[in-house]
Amino acid sequence: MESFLTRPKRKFTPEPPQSAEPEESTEIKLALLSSLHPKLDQEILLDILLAHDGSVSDATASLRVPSPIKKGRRGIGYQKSLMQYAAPSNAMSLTKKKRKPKKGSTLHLYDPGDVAEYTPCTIVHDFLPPEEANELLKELLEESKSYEKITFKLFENVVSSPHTSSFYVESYDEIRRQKTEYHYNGASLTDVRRITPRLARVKPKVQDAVNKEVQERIKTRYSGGKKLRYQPPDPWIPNAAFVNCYTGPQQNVGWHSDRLTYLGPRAVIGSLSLGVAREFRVRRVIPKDSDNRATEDPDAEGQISIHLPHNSLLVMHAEMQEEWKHCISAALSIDPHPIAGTARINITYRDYRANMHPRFTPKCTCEMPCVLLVVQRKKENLGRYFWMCHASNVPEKESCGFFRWAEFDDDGNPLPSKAISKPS
Ligand SMILES: O=C(O)CCC(=O)C(=O)O
Ligand SMILES: [Fe+2]
Repeated sequence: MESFLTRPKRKFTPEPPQSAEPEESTEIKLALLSSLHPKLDQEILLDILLAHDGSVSDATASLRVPSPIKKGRRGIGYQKSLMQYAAPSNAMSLTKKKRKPKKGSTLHLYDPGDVAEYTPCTIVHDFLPPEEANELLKELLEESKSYEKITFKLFENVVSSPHTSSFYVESYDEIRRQKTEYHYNGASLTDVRRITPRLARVKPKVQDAVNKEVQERIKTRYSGGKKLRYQPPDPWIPNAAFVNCYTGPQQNVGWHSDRLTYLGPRAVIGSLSLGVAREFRVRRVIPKDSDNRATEDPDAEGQISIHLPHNSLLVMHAEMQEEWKHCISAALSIDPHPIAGTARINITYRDYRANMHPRFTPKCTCEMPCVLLVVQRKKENLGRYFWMCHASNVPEKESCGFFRWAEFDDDGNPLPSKAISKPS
């Protein structure tokens, strides 16, 4: 959740080595643009951003003139499965012949089989007994009345995230630790709450379901039926939850990957949706050679839209944060939910790993714990993790330019890092 608020690096930030990647990616610019123009659809904003050679300020300037909304676009709809388009006699051929979304297009997925087939996620519909889901939704709608938008500074403007959120942990001690020891975008969280009784009751169910889905994924999808490199072999135990609230169709979250700083490599996230159905869009990050401009269009492989109805559990698997981006796109229309009206609540349960506590991770020259990032775009060093000064992402803060490759064992445990290498 936290990483969509990262901002473009300012001019005086030292460049990381050539082998790492720059921070000002298109999705970050898109997230910023979307924060400034929350009423506009992300696809339209992406077009405008690309038309202005990736300049957020030029794109923003052009938006002072109202832009036409594309006609004939689809809102959230209902469709059972892509399998319905296959003839019964050769139903399997559809799954065997994987259909990729094309450049600029969106493949809409509703069926759990399709989601597992086309994306690094699995989905469980009707996850909780209906009454339990409704009670949890009511509890969190009440809680969300006091959630706040995260505000941040962009150029000379103060902008806010286009939705509200809060963070829940298991004890008062943990609240204190979160407020004093952990950092998000260079600041401490101010709104950290004790897990509510209903969130606590649902947690073991999410834990069991996620662990089952992870085992199934490894068995059926990963090469040799073995976990991925850097994926922890031990069970996933959620100990924190971000709760997001989207009060209306225009509230959204821009393209991002979730930060791995406290979750470690190959993080798995369990995401429970309640209330209004919304589209969770995903797209693979396409690595490029340094001279390959053709793949700079982030939409080159198209997008996949996973439709998240009330009471569905989405598992983001170990390949998701490193290799894919996701967002909740603004909707043109929604079907009101009988309890939530136009609102959607989303809970992302996360496993904050003890060995990724900031006391164990490198500090930069400004004496702040670093952020953990991964090379996603450049083919050179693709998938390598690195630590960077947190201030690279914080406006009004000067980065010390700290950079160090992060080393992990095969199970994702951090290894003592070697020499500090400052970019030249
Ligand atoms: O609302 C959602 O389903 C996703 C939210 C999200 O991506 C996040 O909290 O990181
Ligand atoms: Fe996220």
